[in-house]
Amino acid sequence: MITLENVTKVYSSSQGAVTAVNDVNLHIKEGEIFGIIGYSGAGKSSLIRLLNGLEKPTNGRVMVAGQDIASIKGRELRKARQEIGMIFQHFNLLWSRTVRDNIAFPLEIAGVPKDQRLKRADELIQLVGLHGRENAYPSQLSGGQKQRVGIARALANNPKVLLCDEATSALDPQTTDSILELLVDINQRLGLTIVLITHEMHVIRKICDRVAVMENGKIVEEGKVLDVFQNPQQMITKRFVQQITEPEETKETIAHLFNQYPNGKVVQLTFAGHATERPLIAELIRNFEITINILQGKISQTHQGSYGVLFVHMSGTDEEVAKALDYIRQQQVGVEVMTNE
Ligand SMILES: Nc1ncnc2c1ncn2[C@@H]1O[C@H](COP(=O)(O)OP(=O)(O)OP(=O)(O)O)[C@@H](O)[C@H]1O
Repeated sequence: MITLENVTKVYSSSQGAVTAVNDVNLHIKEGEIFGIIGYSGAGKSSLIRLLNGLEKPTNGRVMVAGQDIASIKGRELRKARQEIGMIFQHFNLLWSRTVRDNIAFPLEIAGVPKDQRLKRADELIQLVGLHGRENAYPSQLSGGQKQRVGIARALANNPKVLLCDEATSALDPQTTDSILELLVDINQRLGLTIVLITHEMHVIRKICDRVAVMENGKIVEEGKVLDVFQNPQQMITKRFVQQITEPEETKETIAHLFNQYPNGKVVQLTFAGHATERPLIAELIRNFEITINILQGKISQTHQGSYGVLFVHMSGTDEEVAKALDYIRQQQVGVEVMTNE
């Protein structure tokens, strides 16, 4: 559905040239929810603007829904853009128009007759759960409701792709979850391909099938969400995964334990899929001459299954602890022996 080939975007500014997107190759499949995560300045917004033709690449090719977005112009580009809906962090609604008229606005631009566009707007109002609010103005809506209007408006022209630019960053956690659930619902009902950019791993965990990590204009890591969670390769990816798995106090707890128990090992275990449901600790205690103290644990749900992290303190003879660690590895559970640094 979307292919980027060797895409580079260089801006020229008063401070010189800035390479915002640096030789990016990406393939996003039809119907998937694809997340791009990165810190501020990584180049995410530039990348998303290249996808809807708001920016032209300095080099490379951008194909969206069968169209070479960078090389088309005028009427052809406007038509191609109708296949690409977009929602924004700050909603970008028209404040003087009602919910219904905001949603119907793209249809007005596309020259759809009034009765048809109002009918379509009412269908979309139902789809995004805004029934009863059609005559309200944006200022009378909550943040979550505003984003629902944004989503309905983005879907007005029946796009094939929905681009989400930090779409939940201005919302509280509960509202974020309800908007993410709506995006999954739309993805499943309409078969829409969704590309979202975010700096929050929670968003990726909750709804994405695959994720790309962006740093300094490059995609430094890419894969299925559960695989990336279980086995992050780059330092930056590990930091993003820690947003979910490792509460702030973990480091303090571990430092405290190193002082309290100079002997034994503090071990981080990571589980994915079915491994999260096994009685591993009971098996270890039963089969090896060791003691285990559970320090901290958490299981998170991703779009593709569970992912869990458990911090334990193990003590016993070096030989028994080594045997127990081998046993854990054989159960497809990740093992990392923590060091006191
Ligand atoms: N129009 C522009 N002109 C000059 N430089 C730009 C322009 N747009 C972005 N940049 C620069 O390109 C780099 C990437 O910016 P971009 O906005 O794409 O990153 P981002 O990951 O979306 O970050 P943020 O979430 O803060 O917007 C930054 O160094 C930024 O200053």
